[in-house]
Amino acid sequence: MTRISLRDVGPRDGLQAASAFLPTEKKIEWFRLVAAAGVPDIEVTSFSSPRLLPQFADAAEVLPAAMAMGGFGVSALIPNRTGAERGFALKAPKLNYVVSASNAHSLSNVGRSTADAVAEFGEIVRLRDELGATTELSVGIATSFGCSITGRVPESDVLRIAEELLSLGAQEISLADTVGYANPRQVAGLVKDVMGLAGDVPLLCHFHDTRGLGLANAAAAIDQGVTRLDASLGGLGGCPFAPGATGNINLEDTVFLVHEMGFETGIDLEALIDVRRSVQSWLPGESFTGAVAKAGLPLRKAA
Ligand SMILES: CC(C)(COP(=O)([O-])OP(=O)([O-])OC[C@H]1O[C@@H](n2cnc3c(N)ncnc32)[C@H](O)[C@@H]1OP(=O)([O-])[O-])[C@@H](O)C(=O)NCCC(=O)NCCSC(=O)C[C@@](C)(O)CC(=O)[O-]
Repeated sequence: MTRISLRDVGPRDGLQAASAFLPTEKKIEWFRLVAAAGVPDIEVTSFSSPRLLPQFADAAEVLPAAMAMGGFGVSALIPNRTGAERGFALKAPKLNYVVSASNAHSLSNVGRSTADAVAEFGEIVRLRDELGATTELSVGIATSFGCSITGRVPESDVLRIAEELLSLGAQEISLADTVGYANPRQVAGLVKDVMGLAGDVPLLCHFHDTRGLGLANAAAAIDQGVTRLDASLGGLGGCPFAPGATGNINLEDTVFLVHEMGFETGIDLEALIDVRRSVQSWLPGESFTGAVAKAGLPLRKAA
């Protein structure tokens, strides 16, 4: 059976929008619990500016703790070269760099143009190679399906950016719907075209459920052959530098979708729903989404 690999981005995308600091030991407990439920990958932190995102002031403690736990793939977000340097110094196995297809979102998010952000990825690849580091470098193309500052983002822009990043050495491309503008037909078209460019380089999809189409978009991506998806425990998330951004597709509902479509994830959904209850109790100020946790699993009668 084909496996769809799901990554919990809650500890990064979810927490970057959270109003209170989640203590480091709780973050580590989160990893332990979701990994025990079978989640194969976790984006554990962000090497961003602690002034802008104080939630990740403990990134230098969180990443090594996650790496020492083992049993799941560890990655962290980097917004710039300084973030990459911090990740390389800690021997991060995988770093996720962000480039926004929308120039306006790029300026708001990382304080530099899309073209400069693409060029900086080339510097990061060179630095990694000079250091002899083995860190895998992935790039997420934010606002791939539209931007809440400028509106439509032409598909040709996303394809050109993907081509540039691939030629600079991206080892994974992620298409991100930062503000929930995508629809399933758009997803199918862009995924097909980016896969055509990427060849053997894997494609990941990262959807937000801002307008209720997140799971439909995930299904469309899977139908095109995507086997890597981001989702967030309890549907937490949202880029603080994109107006109107809200949570990622909910991890528990995504597991349900993937299993119902006949794929495996290696995740025990009931155990994951228990984990969600624990994490929710640590973040009383946050609103958790998700249909399966509320409705329960369907009754399975013997044939
Ligand atoms: C990009 C910066 C850092 C530029 O921030 P800046 O202030 O322009 O940086 P700077 O280069 O001018 O440096 C200013 C100071 O910050 C320090 N600095 C500089 N960089 C770092 C760093 N990485 N880590 C720690 N410190 C840093 C730097 O060393 C310096 O320190 P000083 O000399 O004053 O003491 C800032 O704008 C930033 O952190 N932005 C946050 C971006 C972000 O994390 N956004 C959310 C994630 S993206 C997202 O959510 C989308 C995604 C991925 O989920 C997919 C989707 O849905 O679309």
